[in-house]
Amino acid sequence: MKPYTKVIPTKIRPELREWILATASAGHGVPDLLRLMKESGYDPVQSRRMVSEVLKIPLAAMNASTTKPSGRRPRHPEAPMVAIDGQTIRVALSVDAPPLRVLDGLLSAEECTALIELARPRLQRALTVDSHGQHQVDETRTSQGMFFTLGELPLIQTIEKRLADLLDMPADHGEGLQILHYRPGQEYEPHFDWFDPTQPGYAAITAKGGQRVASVVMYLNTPDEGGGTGFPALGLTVTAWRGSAVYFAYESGDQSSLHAGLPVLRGEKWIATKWLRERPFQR
Ligand SMILES: O=C(O)CCC(=O)C(=O)O
Ligand SMILES: [Fe+2]
Repeated sequence: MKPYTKVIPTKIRPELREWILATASAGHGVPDLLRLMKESGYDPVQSRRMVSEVLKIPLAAMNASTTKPSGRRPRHPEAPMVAIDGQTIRVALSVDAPPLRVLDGLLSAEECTALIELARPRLQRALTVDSHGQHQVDETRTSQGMFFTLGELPLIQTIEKRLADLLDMPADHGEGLQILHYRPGQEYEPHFDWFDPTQPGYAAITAKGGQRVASVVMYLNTPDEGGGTGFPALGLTVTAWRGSAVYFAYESGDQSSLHAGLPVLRGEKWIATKWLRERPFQR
């Protein structure tokens, strides 16, 4: 019978350690390293442990980064524009990594106003998901928010259908639309929208719908000053402009999609956020 795998420190020859470091610095990712090691006759399980140790990547994160994406991925909208249902959505800015688009005219002024008025009576202090999968009040996120359930109202269905057509992702891959309201001084500190595979709650959070694969932050009003969405790794700030949106896609562990709701300096800020999952998600 096969004994349980004991966690013993892996002995790694200095030459191999150096080779792993050099190959990784030359731009080869973990899947490449593991393939090359396999070709040189190394045991795959041992190789994973050695690469994990040398590159200081937790094993769970390595597993997530090397499993083939099993779920669906959105289609990134292409410039100059996408026409959906008589609505012309302009692609005002494109970034390659992460795939990011600024979308002008995604929502009409009337839709923005209607969303705000529907959400206003239902606002609560915004929560974040902690490492155990529990929703928590979080000091890094001082805004107030609420969720619409999937397809809750005709307006919500219209917007969900538009996003589904725009991104070629079935509407049921979306989490319910979230509305957030920021007052002056309020912000959402830099964070990733993907769930961290090394956190203990990861399995629970992703049991339904799998990993998040993209976000669409839609601006429902234009703050008087501040309140854009910042992407520190890109040196990019997207202006919060009524009816516009920023779309960005990512894989688990991606660092380039770090982003923040920048402090509102004057006026207020309303957004609607749609998070897309790799598999159908129903709440
Ligand atoms: O407020 C923003 O601009 C960003 C919001 C955000 O990052 C989110 O809802 O996940
Ligand atoms: Fe976010």
